[in-house]
Amino acid sequence: MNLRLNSEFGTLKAVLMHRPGREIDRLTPYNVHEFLFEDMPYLEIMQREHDEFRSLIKGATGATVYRLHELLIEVLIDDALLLNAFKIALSDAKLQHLAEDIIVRFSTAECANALLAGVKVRELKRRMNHRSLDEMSDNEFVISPNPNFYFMRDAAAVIQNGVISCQMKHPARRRETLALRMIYENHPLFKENAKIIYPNEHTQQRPDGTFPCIEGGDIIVLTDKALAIGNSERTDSEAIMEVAKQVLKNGKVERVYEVLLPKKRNFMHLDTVFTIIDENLVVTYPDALQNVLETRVHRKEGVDENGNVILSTEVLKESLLSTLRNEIDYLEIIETGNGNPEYASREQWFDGANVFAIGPRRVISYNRNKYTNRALREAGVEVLQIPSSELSRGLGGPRCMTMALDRQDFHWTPSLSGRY
Ligand SMILES: NC(=[NH2+])NCCC[C@H](N)C(=O)O
Repeated sequence: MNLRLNSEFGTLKAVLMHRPGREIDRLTPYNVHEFLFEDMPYLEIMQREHDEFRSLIKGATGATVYRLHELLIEVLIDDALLLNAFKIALSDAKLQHLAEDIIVRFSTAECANALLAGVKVRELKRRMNHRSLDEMSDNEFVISPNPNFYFMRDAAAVIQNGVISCQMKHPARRRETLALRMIYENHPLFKENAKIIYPNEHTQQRPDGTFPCIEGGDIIVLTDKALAIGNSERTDSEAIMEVAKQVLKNGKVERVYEVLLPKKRNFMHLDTVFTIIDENLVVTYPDALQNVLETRVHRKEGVDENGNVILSTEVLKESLLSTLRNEIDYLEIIETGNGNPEYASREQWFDGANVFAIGPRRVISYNRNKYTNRALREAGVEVLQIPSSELSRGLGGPRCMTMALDRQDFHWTPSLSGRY
């Protein structure tokens, strides 16, 4: 697999997804917010909705849909990887020393489930005894769950020249990155081609050992020559600059836009604000076009004596709309809510702008976003709908739930490339 993408809408060839599982049933009214949910989804319905999404992708494109759970089992067969994954997962509860005792008792599939859905003290006590467990309450997590894993977009991103291994802002999502990285680096399907461009040997670690944060939802391949990254609640400027240096290195990508988003929940990621669904077509939340008034453009100025890219940065004090129009000529904008302000905000909240492009002007969208879907159809877009009453409760949409791995290389129309 190529693991490089020159567009967000070339016909889809391969995608990675995660069918929500038992980790969702770990949510309670007391922990939903800590786990970045708005509510507790009804798992069985959610799974049905997700199954429909997956079948639709396969049926409409013939693309291969890889399942995280299966890939995880395939890499955990390696004892050293398994042990390491458990030591890390147990470290929050300071129980790393139990890792070996646990994995000898569990099948590989149980290990994968434990890493995804977490393990409580009382569940582990059924399988083994240990002094450290007696000191804890039965309801505590020995391994915490990953209920956001179905938002496959965020923990890694494939862009023009490689893979970004994302560094998540919230502790509740940090283990997602480790699991994905383990898959990219070790699974035979990926390991030959996964060129991880961030973090790299130049990335400065913070005193607590973490790297500057960047999340996949903030990363959008705008054109073959331009990448947009949101500087958001979740993504730090330092990470954007580091990614920019790597992406601009070989000269094929010429501009990295750092889009300054308001640090608010409904602007959580750049892809909650807009997505691009053809060379000259974006769908966006109209308020964002007014609220985003500064964008930085990073370009390659030269290289230093060690071969590292030196960036030049231009600050654009203009709306996101003007920036996009300057990058893409004859750009058409579709607004969430189809011009109605109440529906614009309601539908943006439920990720109306977060459609998943399976081909140029072919998207998968939540059925609840009626007005946005109508606007898309009026613009000649093929809109395939999926049910959304439970999937939407985690505050993410179809794009968030997919990590595109491979698309047909897109042939760009020269007359549409803008002034930049
Ligand atoms: N790409 C996205 N917009 N992802 C949405 C992620 C939602 C998730 N509950 C979080 O807060 O992290």
